Amino acid sequence: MFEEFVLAASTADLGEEPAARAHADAVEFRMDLANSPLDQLASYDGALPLLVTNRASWEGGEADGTARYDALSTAVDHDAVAAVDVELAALRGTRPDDAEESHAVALRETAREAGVDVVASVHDFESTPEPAALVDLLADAASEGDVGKLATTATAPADALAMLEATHEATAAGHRVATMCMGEAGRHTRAVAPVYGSKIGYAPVEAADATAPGQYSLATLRRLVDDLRASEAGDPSGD
Ligand SMILES: O=C1C[C@@](O)(C(=O)O)C[C@@H](O)[C@@H]1O
Repeated sequence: MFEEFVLAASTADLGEEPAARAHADAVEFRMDLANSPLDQLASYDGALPLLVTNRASWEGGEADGTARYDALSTAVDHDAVAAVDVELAALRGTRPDDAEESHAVALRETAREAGVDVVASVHDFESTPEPAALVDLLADAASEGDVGKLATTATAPADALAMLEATHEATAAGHRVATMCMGEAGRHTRAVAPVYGSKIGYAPVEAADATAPGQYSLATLRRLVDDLRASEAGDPSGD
């Protein structure tokens, strides 16, 4: 699914899919933020493929305990689900709770059997490490999933630059990655990182429903990404 850039409408309400369709390539369904997520999935009949995320509370989400893996395993069996997000720390067993690793690895196996891509993700809600550390994280994440995703917090322009540099390096080294900086100082990376190889963008249908700090609205990110990638491909008018 991620050979080309995918713009995902990030939402806790699958009822938003018709509104997302004009601009998005996929829907990121934030199961941890949703009411009755499995019921929503069971009745989903939208056109856009789904990336399912059930973000752990220890990684900035609202899902507690390992029951979140059961919900994700049920979700990946759904025909509309094309990808599942699994935290790198869980896959690598670096969480204090050992049970995370076995659940995460089993979920990856279930996903692969179902032909569902795995996005191995890393989030840093405080800062942005140096470019070399970012490249290492991206290489680790890309080796654990079909895409390695890294979202860090930028508090200064140098942080955004570090993320763009790492995106370029990791992509040049052959890793499939998705990158972005959270926070105002990193906002533009959401539009620019795809120029350097980032394969996923996330945006809410309505700016007020952002699932992370600094997100553009879906229509805005679509326009920015398309304009920048068109000019990169040699069409400066963006038309
Ligand atoms: O991991 C990500 C990226 C994200 O945190 C962002 O910064 O856009 C938004 C989340 O919904 C998604 O799961």
